[in-house]
Amino acid sequence: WQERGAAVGVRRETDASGRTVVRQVKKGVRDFSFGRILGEGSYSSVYLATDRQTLKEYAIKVLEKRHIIKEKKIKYVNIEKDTLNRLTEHPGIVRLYYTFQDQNSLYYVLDLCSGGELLGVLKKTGTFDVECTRFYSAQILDAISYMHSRGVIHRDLKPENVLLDDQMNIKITDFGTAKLLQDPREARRQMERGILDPSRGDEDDDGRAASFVGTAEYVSPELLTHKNACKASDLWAFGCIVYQLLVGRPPFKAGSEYLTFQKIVHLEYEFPQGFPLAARDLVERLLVLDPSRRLTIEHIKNHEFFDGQAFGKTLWRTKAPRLR
Ligand SMILES: NC(=O)c1nn(CC2CCNCC2)c2c1CCc1cnc(N=C3C=CCC=C3)nc1-2
Repeated sequence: WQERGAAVGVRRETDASGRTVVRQVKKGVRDFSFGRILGEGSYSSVYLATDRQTLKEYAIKVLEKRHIIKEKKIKYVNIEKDTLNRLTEHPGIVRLYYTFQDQNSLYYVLDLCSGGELLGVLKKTGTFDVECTRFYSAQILDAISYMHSRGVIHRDLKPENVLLDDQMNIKITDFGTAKLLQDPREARRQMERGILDPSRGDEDDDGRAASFVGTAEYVSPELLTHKNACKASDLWAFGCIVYQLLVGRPPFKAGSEYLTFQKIVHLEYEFPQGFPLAARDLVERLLVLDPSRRLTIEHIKNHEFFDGQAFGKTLWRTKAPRLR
């Protein structure tokens, strides 16, 4: 596992003559003091941590080498790292600052999102009003747009993976199951064909096809029927999230994963009384079984539901609306 990309950090200092000197610094586990656990996955734990020198707080994801090898997850680990190294310039994506390792573990030093999960806030308020739904959906869409422009498909978008920073802006996380388009030519071919060629990310460590399926309530019908993810699969999940912010629960939920999958492939969902009409039109044009017929990101940004909503830099400078 090569410490590529963010293996070193950069520190700006002022020398005796007052000039700014940029020094490359190599961080290690001893440079941080580790605090509480923020979350645990099947082969990683995420800790709150503080840089002993700068006192800046981070989230550090610790992956146990022995477990990764035993569970044949080396590909997933490298896909997450390559993905995070690709997605470095967007306020809506958790940023990777450093990576390093010791004898037993790999370490990713990431943005801390002190606001926790968007889902946690939604559970407290029950539902979001239209203004909050529009603002947070716009931020999620802006982040998806950047991801797709860099040839990354998340494949497991859900409110649990949408975190909130100290300004209550969103940051998308957990790219361990992302799919990377190898190059823009492939990305264009994928867009034209509406499906994704088998590229990196769907074989296990022995090269056997290991088709990944996301979280039941947000998985797209094409992943369930053809085993193929495409950029439009993230927009299906986006449609589920918009619905959930306004209703308080996802559109497709049943007593078991199998029954949830049945609801998805048969498009069995309903809008409760009073569901806002513009939002309903948007969700209906996203929850479309044929991925090639779903709204594209540009069409979504121009949809009536987002009338008056800024995207791009303005969106991230706007103060988040009070959640209610
Ligand atoms: N899997 C990850 O990469 C990851 N997991 N977490 C914690 C999870 C807790 C359960 N829901 C999904 C996230 C994080 C990250 C990235 C980096 C990251 C940055 N900040 C936080 N912050 C949290 C603060 C309070 C509660 C949970 C998370 N968490 C993470």
